Amino acid sequence: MRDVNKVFSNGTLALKGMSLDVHAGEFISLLGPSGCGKSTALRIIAGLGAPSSGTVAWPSSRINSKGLPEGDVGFVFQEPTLMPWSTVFGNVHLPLKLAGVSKADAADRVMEQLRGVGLADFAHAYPRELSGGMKMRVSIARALVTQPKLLLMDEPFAALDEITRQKLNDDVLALWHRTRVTVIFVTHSVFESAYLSSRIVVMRARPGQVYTDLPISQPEQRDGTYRVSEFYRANCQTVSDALQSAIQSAEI
Ligand SMILES: Nc1ncnc2c1ncn2[C@@H]1O[C@H](COP(=O)(O)OP(=O)(O)OP(=O)(O)O)[C@@H](O)[C@H]1O
Repeated sequence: MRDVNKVFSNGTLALKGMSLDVHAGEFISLLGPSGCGKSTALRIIAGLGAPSSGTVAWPSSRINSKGLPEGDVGFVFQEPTLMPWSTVFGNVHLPLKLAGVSKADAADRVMEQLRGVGLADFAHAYPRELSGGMKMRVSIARALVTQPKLLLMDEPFAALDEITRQKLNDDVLALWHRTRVTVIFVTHSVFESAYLSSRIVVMRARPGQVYTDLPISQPEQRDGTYRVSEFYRANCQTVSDALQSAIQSAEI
């Protein structure tokens, strides 16, 4: 993103001069107070909203008519947004169906993603039969079924209980290690961002912009032991200090 400004039709300046370079294989968290423009930035990257000025540039040669790399972006929203009338298989098949791939031809890819999120045995279940965490796993499988290079996640676990959230954090890390997909993850949580990220972009509000960009050094193996380690505590402290300072810097 280069010098991106976003002004909504009601006059709200949601982003001011936001620039961000994202490198292949990174796990970036966008962290900041409510209203600092995290979701707006993510939606602009996804092509779900246009910048008022500035540019979003892609290295890919497969740019479509909307200026986005074809099939290279997956999006996971805070709500799982599953079709209640369709099975788990049908929901994960959807992006391929929209791309014209039949159920039979898509079966292997759908099942591979369901195995990846531990839901292969639930392919024929309906969303109403699943827990909140399982629904979110289906949503992640659906985002990955087109094998995107970039996975955008907008507070995907905010509505889940702490235990499920920690489990899904571990699952997303395992998935990131396995696929090496580039992830941009929006969160309000210092602890979640410090656990997951290779880099944390702290944003400030009024106007929404990047406040600071923190590389996070992480052990390869992150688990329950890491969660109670001094290393993790120190990372949380660094991130928390940066967030506090971003909040204090906001123009009142
Ligand atoms: N469609 C819209 N029309 C007008 N204003 C909007 C619109 N969407 C967002 N905004 C405003 O733009 C600013 C940034 O909103 P955004 O949702 O991107 O922030 P956020 O950091 O993701 O917030 P939260 O953490 O609470 O989800 C806010 O002031 C919000 O009220």
